[in-house]
Amino acid sequence: MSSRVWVVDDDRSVRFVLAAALRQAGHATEDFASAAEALRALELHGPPDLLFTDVRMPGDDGLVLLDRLKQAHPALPVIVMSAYTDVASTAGAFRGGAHEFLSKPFDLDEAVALAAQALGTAADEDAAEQAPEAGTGTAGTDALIGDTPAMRTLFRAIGRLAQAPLSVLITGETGTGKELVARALHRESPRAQRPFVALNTAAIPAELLESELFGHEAGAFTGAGKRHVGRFEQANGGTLFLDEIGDMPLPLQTRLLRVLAEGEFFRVGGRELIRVDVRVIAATHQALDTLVAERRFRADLLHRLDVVRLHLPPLRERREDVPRLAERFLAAAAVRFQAPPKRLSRAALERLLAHDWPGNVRELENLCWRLSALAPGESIGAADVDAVIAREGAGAAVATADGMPAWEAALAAWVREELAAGRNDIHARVLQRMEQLLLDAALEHTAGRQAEAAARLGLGRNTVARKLRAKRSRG
Ligand SMILES: Nc1ncnc2c1ncn2[C@@H]1O[C@H](COP(=O)(O)OP(=O)(O)OP(=O)(O)O)[C@@H](O)[C@H]1O
Repeated sequence: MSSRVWVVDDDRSVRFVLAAALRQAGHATEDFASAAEALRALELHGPPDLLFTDVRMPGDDGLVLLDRLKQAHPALPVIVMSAYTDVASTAGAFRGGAHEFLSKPFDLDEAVALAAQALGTAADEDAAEQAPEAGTGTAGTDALIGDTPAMRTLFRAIGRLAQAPLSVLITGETGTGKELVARALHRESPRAQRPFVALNTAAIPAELLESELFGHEAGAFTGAGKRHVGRFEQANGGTLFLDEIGDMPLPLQTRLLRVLAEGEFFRVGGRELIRVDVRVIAATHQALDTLVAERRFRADLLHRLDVVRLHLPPLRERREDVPRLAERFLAAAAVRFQAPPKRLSRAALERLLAHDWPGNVRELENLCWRLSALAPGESIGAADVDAVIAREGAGAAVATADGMPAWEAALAAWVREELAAGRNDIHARVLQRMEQLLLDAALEHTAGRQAEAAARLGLGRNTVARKLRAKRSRG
């Protein structure tokens, strides 16, 4: 028996082609130009077997329709279609109980295949759909930008996964947006009102990591003055984001695995058993499977963390996203600098599109900040981009064979020379010079704005003012 499939969309051409394709696949179709029309038909004829709906329509939008349908007919599969594939939209749809989210423009074969799949699984879907709750999705400044197929697929996955308390492993090169994805998963989840706690495993010395994660009691070890509540406890009820998980030392991996399995632990030096409810999201730029093969990462921990894997493609594989990302970053810089946003000339944009972006989105973001501060006019030219890229390259490309940045190697060589030459006061001279370089670079970057430079360096405003005064008095 053919299934009854309804298509709700205010765009006549979408209704026409989608209904035609579905009919060709053997379904009985009806189409409606608004949510109100569909709801009226629902009252008169009862529910169809499957419904496709657009989101943005005059009158009630598709998510309101979804909500009404799900209240009356929880088991009815609904496929939400939209030209706006951002995390807030996909998460809103899945939170409302959508079966699937279809990005417009879509491939008709894909839509028909989806219909077949939804109709096939509809019988298994029980009424225990998640209750719709207040939308927490925002298009704030930390919204993920991306319009390429890979990013749209990712947004759908985030929207769907945000509802499930599963462990997620986010992979991708440095600067591709892994932390932003973790934040989006949290923001769109039922845990959104509870804490999001991030810990970069690589940034914390191995010997402190355990107490950072699980906390410690006063006097647990030398230097443990007061009781310290660890990140796991801080994240209770919410999400713990473990960045660079591949850098976690093996003994700690064992402990983490146990805590994840049991949901409870003791603080370092503690006797009280602490129970927590934490969703763990881990991220890595390393190939964890290789680390497992090399016995540097526990296979069982990988399985525990890697229930679902989200991969972020490098920026060079989604260059189409460069213009919108650049526009966002230039706008953000303009707000910060309290100046009108600079615009990219066509030639400048071409330069950006041709660049390889080894540092991914973060590199683009830094570049836009530099361009905002350094490019002289309101329009950014190709030469401005070339100059900034050349400088970034000069700084980043040079490293010694063992990965030590060139400047560190040069500093070490210089210190050895000074020592060999019998000179003193090396520490004070280096610190003074370093400070000067930091201040100069930050002030250049912020076009002379001291408060901004202080914030970027992580220093207090008064500290920077004082250092500048001291520098001036030294001449
Ligand atoms: N799709 C995106 N849309 C908007 N901004 C983005 C996007 N991806 C990354 N960014 C921005 O780029 C910067 C780097 O992103 P993020 O810190 O999430 O990367 P990461 O992959 O976690 O990096 P690392 O591996 O170095 O920790 C951040 O400032 C983030 O806001």
